[in-house]
Amino acid sequence: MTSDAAIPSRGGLLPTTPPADAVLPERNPNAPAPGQPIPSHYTRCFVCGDDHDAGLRLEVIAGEGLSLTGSFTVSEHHQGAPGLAHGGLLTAAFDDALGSLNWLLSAPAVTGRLETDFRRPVPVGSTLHIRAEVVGVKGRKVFTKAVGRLGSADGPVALTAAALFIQVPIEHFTSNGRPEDVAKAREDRAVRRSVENLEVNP
Ligand SMILES: CCCCCCCCCCCC(=O)SCCNC(=O)CCNC(=O)[C@H](O)C(C)(C)COP(=O)(O)OP(=O)(O)OC[C@H]1O[C@@H](n2cnc3c(N)ncnc32)[C@H](O)[C@@H]1OP(=O)(O)O
Repeated sequence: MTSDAAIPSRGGLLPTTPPADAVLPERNPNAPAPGQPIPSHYTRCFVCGDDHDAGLRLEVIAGEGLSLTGSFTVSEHHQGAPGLAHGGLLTAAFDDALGSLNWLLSAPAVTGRLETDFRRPVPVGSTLHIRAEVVGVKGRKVFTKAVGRLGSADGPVALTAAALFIQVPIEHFTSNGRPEDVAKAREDRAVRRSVENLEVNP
């Protein structure tokens, strides 16, 4: 099912494992081209926004097909144990990196389930390089997986992750978000650019 054997398989029949009749759709023609940045969906996003003093500032680049790469550097704000990244924040980074795959399908989606395997500690100051891909789509369900490597794109594996996203109408965000933030986001040029390219009626 996967196009990249470099991302270790988790095996088993977890809800993030695509069923046999899942498909791999074409990348949406409006999606960023391979090598181009996938912009932050929201400047106030803790993971990818730049309007956040302690945020992770994940940078994401579209890959071939339904894949992408992302990277961020662990700062002193991201500690759990002394000098080590907090596991929950690393999981947040994977949530966003895997979620960014949905821009390649140009369909809004939210995380239904996210699984993270921590394989190696991630020290403050290190850069985590993430590779993520869609491994199947069935109906509104988008199955994804990712690997995070330390120091470089072929560095030692620190984490692997898999997630199930559920495609939602844009009203999921506009109806459920705190109204003043939704109103501000409507004025955010990055959000507007992203939404313009979405298939908003899954
Ligand atoms: C302005 C633009 C900005 C765009 C901004 C983009 C931001 C991206 C940010 C990163 C991503 C996030 O953190 S998103 C934030 C964290 N996630 C959330 O807040 C989601 C909260 N949950 C929900 O709102 C809801 O539960 C949904 C939408 C996920 C599902 O509700 P629903 O729409 O009623 O659908 P439902 O019928 O229940 O489920 C559809 C199918 O998915 C399956 N399914 C649903 N949830 C799960 C689950 N947890 N584990 C397994 N399977 C599940 C069901 O079994 C079903 O399968 P079958 O019967 O069809 O087989």
